[in-house]
Amino acid sequence: MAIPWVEKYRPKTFEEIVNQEEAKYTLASWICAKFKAPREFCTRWAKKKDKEIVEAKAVLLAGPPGIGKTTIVHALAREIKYELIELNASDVRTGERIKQVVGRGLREASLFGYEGKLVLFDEVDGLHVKEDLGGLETIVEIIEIAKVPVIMTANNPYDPKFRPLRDIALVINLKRLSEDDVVEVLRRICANEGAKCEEEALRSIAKSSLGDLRAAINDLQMYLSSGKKILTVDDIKRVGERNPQLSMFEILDRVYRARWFDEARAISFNPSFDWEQYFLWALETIPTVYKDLELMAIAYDRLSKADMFLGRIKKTQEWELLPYALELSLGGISQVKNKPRLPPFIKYGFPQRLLLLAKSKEARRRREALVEYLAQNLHVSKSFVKSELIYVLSAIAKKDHSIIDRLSKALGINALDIKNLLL
Ligand SMILES: Nc1ncnc2c1ncn2[C@@H]1O[C@H](COP(=O)(O)OP(=O)(O)OP(=O)(O)O)[C@@H](O)[C@H]1O
Repeated sequence: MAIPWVEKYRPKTFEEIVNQEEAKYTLASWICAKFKAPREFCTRWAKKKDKEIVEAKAVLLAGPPGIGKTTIVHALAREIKYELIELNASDVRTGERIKQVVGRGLREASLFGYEGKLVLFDEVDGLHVKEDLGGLETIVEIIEIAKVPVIMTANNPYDPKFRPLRDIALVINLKRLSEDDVVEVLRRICANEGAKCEEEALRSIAKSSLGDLRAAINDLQMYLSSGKKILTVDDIKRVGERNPQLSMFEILDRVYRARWFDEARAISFNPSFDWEQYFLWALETIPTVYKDLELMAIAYDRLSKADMFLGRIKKTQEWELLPYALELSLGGISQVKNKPRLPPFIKYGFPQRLLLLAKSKEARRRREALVEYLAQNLHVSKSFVKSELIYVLSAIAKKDHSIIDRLSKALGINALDIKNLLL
């Protein structure tokens, strides 16, 4: 597989990072004031002497996706010859784990040729503070005692829960890149790839990227895939036309009728593809398409494997597993051995599960309100009400209907609601 251009063209030096001069000056001034760094680098970049910069304990780089936050730290480490110890939100879910990784990184001797170590907590706003057993506190603790530079990045660190990080670190805001900045980088890449790219085409890519250079570079690579050496504005329009909004019926039809694995897999690139919805539809349409039990079993087996990946993603936020789930649920159910010729028209039914959820929405809402009311008034958790109390009350109510009225009076809730819930 071709190397992604976002990696191939990731700037290696401070100089190559486009239009983030202020951020580069501030970051370099902080590093040069507090840590060992090459003289030439400091002379070129460390232009600021503000107290708040030179005394900061750590740095938090903030700004929208794809504008160079991670890149600037990688380039800095290379410029000052520091070894990078990098953690992202999925590594740093628990305080314990953070301490393990950072501690091990700091204890081990640096590889030959490095002057020191630099800790990067990438995308700290990906931390779900409540569930993150101590993640945030541990980062603050590490910053307090660290003798090495600690840098964090975040798309949106302004949520009140990240206040401890903002308080302890110097926040450096990176700018959203302009359309011209993005076009400039794309033009350089075209030249380097030996491709002739129309200015208008590059502008159109830049416009839809909304300043996210990563997205723009990825789009350019897609347009110039399979060795194409010319990019015109018509190519861009054509791809837009090739990717119309599809209904779920059309998506399913394309998946089941795909002739190759890749053809089915590629449907996930359509802008209207919603994998969670698709999954529900796939679950119920397999028997409509495959009448043969053996084929049905194969398709369900693949879908169940995809479901295992999805379960794991939901639990651990390991989003890098999503491609496996998609391959199994698209290519996997489309390409079964000895697939029969499909009839020209297949009637895909609306998933019963969605219908049921829609029908029972009101009942579920009432039940939820009642559970909440019971939990609050009886000073127990909602899960206790759902998992235990309701069964006890229901068993009593089956023998003695008067409990419904008594509960209704005591709690001030309609007797019918209580009856529906318990019986
Ligand atoms: N200012 C920039 N100058 C040059 N290239 C850039 C710049 N910003 C981003 N890029 C390109 O975009 C890619 C993604 O950048 P980077 O990973 O640094 O984004 P980010 O701001 O950290 O985004 P996220 O918050 O999504 O991680 C880089 O590999 C690089 O190719």
